[in-house]
Amino acid sequence: MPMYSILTHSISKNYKGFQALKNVNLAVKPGEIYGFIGLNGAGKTTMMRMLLNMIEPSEGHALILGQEVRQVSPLFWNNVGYLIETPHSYPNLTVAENLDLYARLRLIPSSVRAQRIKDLMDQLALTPYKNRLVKELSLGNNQKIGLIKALIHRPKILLLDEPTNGLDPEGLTHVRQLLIHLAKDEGVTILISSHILNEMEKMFTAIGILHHGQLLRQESRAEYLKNAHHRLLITFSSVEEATKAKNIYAQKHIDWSASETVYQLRLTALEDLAAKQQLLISNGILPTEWHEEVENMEEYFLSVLRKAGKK
Ligand SMILES: Nc1ncnc2c1ncn2[C@@H]1O[C@H](COP(=O)(O)OP(=O)(O)OP(=O)(O)O)[C@@H](O)[C@H]1O
Repeated sequence: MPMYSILTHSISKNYKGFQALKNVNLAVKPGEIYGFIGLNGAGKTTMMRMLLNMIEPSEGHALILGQEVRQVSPLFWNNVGYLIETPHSYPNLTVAENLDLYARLRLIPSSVRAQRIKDLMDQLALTPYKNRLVKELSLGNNQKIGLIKALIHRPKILLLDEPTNGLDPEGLTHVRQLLIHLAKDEGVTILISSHILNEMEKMFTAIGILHHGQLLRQESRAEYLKNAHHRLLITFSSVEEATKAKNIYAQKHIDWSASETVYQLRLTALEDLAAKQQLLISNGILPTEWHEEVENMEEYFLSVLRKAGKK
């Protein structure tokens, strides 16, 4: 088994003089949930299309499961499932008819077809809609059909471009649980793009940040947690205690910010933390709680873009 399930070497893509991707080196390990994030127009869909050999790179090349995507046989694509943009279904057929048809096209044996469709519909809470015409479905339920189509043949690699579009909180949870199960228990490699970063944060094992066609960051969850900004949230028992603490920190030129409630302070630089804690204690201030926070993915993403903008 190759070390990387998805690997690209200096991929660039030009659209009539516009460079949509610039020397992108993606490296996605087996069983990873790789969050591929970037602003609108960053190049995420372009990259996924290239991985699926739907479009050609201007330069560079891509490998899936160690094989050049431009040279694989049609059968190879049974290893891959994808959901890119709005999925197409037959509007005048029911959900169950659409899925059955699709499973037949994927040559899934009749002995397992019905059970597999049922399991996936149950996992995504689509079963109550199985006899509804697709043209009557909501965006979220259409998206679930798209996901089932991507999964029905049990691929080793999943490429999902904004699969959570239009899903309600329950749908988001079902999709997340399913993807985590596939990656963790079945070893499926998942490349997923989404603008819902708090959702991504709950499942990613690695991230790639794409900006104007360039991969600014590519890191594991552990590296992300190390690189993300850490803060200390200090909670006091009264406004007076909090005000005293503010003054003490201000005199010592220690950065702080008041939080949502007047009882809390945030310290941004965590160096020399013990000394900062001792400073309050020696002044008779005993906070009720010291709590370390890590900036969330949205804050992290925006700070990476800001840093890139300053270069
Ligand atoms: N066929 C095309 N011809 C010309 N330009 C294109 C074509 N396809 C995409 N682009 C441009 O390439 C850039 C990258 O587009 P892409 O759809 O890959 O971005 P994205 O990161 O998926 O964005 P979003 O988050 O909005 O889906 C955009 O500026 C887009 O306008």
